[in-house]
Amino acid sequence: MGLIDRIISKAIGRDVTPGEIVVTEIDAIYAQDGTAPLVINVIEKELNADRLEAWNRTYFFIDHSSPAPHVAAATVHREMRRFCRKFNIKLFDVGYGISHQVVVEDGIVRPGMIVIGADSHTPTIGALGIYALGVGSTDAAIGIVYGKTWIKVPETFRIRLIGKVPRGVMSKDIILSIIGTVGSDGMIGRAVEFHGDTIKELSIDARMTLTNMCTEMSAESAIIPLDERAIQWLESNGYSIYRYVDYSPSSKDFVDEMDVEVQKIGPVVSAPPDVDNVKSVAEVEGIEIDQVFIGSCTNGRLEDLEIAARIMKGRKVREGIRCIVSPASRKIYLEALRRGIIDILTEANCVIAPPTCGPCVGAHMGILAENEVAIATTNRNFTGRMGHKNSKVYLSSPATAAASAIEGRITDPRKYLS
Ligand SMILES: CC(C)[C@H](C(=O)O)[C@@H](O)C(=O)O
Ligand code: SF4
Repeated sequence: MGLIDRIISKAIGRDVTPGEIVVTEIDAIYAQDGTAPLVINVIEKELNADRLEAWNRTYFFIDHSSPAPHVAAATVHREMRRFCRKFNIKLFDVGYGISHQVVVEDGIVRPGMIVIGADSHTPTIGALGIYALGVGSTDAAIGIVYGKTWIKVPETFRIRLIGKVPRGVMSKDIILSIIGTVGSDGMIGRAVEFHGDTIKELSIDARMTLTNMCTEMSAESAIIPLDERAIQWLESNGYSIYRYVDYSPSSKDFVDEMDVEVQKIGPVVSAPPDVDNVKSVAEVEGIEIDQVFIGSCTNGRLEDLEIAARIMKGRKVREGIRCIVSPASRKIYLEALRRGIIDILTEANCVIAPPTCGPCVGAHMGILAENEVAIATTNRNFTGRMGHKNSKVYLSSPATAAASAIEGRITDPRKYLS
């Protein structure tokens, strides 16, 4: 049994078996403005609920089309505010941040919890030893009304990261390389559990990029067991452990496993239109771009902005190219201001957007026109993701994105990092 199955077992008070369906209490639930209208509709119109069992464990986020780019979004936001007021639900309004980032940095979710989110990238928070599941709006609504959810207990696949992370390589390059190997459907029905000596080199920021992108190999969920570094992070933030299970894993806990030699990985991109179309930067170097986006729940954290600033310091975004930077939360934005990161990026002619999903999901603040090409630190590059159906998105690390912004074409970041 992997860590997730052990967390589920502890929550329901008996050992579970992969494949079985169980019903469990949920520790936290969240939804965002892309899914909340459906959630609200199920609760108010279909279930006719006037009491929400999990109202005080529920969190709503206005992060997708935020601030509202058109009347339809503004109307959704107004509905969400009304609903949250009516049921006394905590709402994170425009500018607070992207859900997956905020629930972690505000200590809403803690190790050992079972969390559902009406967003496919909810497993991002598994980086802190949490069992997180992305669910549809109906399951989210039922969770909010009854405080419970159903779970199909997953099989667990172990990924062991071995060795030192080379210069200029980020956890994004590691996870894109893995997706290139296993494929976008490589983990259907499975949860991914990360192990290996590389993990201790990775900050919580970097770990969240790993778990975030497991959704793109169709994993049900993803988790990283707590280690000393994670515990230190929790302590320094004043957050406690909730219902965590310590264990020493062996091969028999997993349905299968793979070892990844991190020293062999260099900067890579996912070339459009598939996330698993992974190529080394060398193979695509020189491809001209129109836009760069640094942000999202994948790579909009402090460490990501910091490396971009290191590369762009004293340099300028290439004439004719736009580089949009959106910190994933207000806290990150403020810290980036304090550290002078925002100054450096603005002096380099980057456009600083508020914390928002906007460009990542093609909602606003950087939509691509026909035939335009972008490099983005996000997690999806399928046709039309960031705008016109004939636009293209290359996915990369923030370092590669920043180096590419300076040159106006896809560029190896190692050139700018001594
Ligand atoms: C809008 C929402 C349902 C969607 C998701 O669940 O992933 C979005 O966040 C995305 O990244 O495409
Ligand atoms: S930043 Fe992108 S991937 Fe993340 S939740 Fe928002 S739209 Fe989805």
